[in-house]
Amino acid sequence: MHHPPVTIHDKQFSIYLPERKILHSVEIVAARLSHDYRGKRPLFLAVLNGSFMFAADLMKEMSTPCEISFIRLASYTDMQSTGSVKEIMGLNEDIKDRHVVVLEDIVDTGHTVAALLPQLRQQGPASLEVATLLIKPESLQHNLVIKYPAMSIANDFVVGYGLDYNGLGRNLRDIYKVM
Ligand SMILES: O=P(O)(O)OC[C@H]1O[C@H](OP(=O)(O)OP(=O)(O)O)[C@H](O)[C@@H]1O
Ligand SMILES: Nc1nc2[nH]cnc2c(=O)[nH]1
Repeated sequence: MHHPPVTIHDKQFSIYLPERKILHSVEIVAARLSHDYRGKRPLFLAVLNGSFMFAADLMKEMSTPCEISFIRLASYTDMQSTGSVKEIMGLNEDIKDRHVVVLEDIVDTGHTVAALLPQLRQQGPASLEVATLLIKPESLQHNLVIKYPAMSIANDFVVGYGLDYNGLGRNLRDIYKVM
């Protein structure tokens, strides 16, 4: 299939990961999760907005009973310090003693997952792991164990399949990288 470059806002993007390759890697992660969480009724926590498409396709491939809920991180600057604090919003489930799997579209610097995991761990889940569609190993700035990465990519800015550039591009079926 031919994938011409796309223009989003001021930038041009070229095809990087076609849909069939994405869906194949999602199937593989779903098979691993289905195996590892059989009989454990895992609770997926998908981090909005970017993960919605990955979460939907992953759920369709799960062959063991599982639940899903959507959370997001509110980012605000703590006036007392220079660091930015990211608080979880929308977590209505009691995750105590649950097998929790965080779903991300991308782990880039790792700041988001590094902020999220301690807050979830505090609530006493039986286990806590991360599944991500994409990871940029060269960009990672935290010592994180990402047990279920679907694909590793170079340090390029990507859009599509849920990922946006200033709000646009999430609807693309394929993933593109900036030219
Ligand atoms: O590893 P990091 O460097 O923290 O980057 C990864 C995060 O960045 C994106 O979220 P964004 O804040 O753009 O929100 P969105 O999902 O609503 O697009 C993405 O969905 C991850 O959550
Ligand atoms: N769209 C998009 N969002 C990101 N958030 C962190 N890294 C990326 C990226 O490469 N693309």
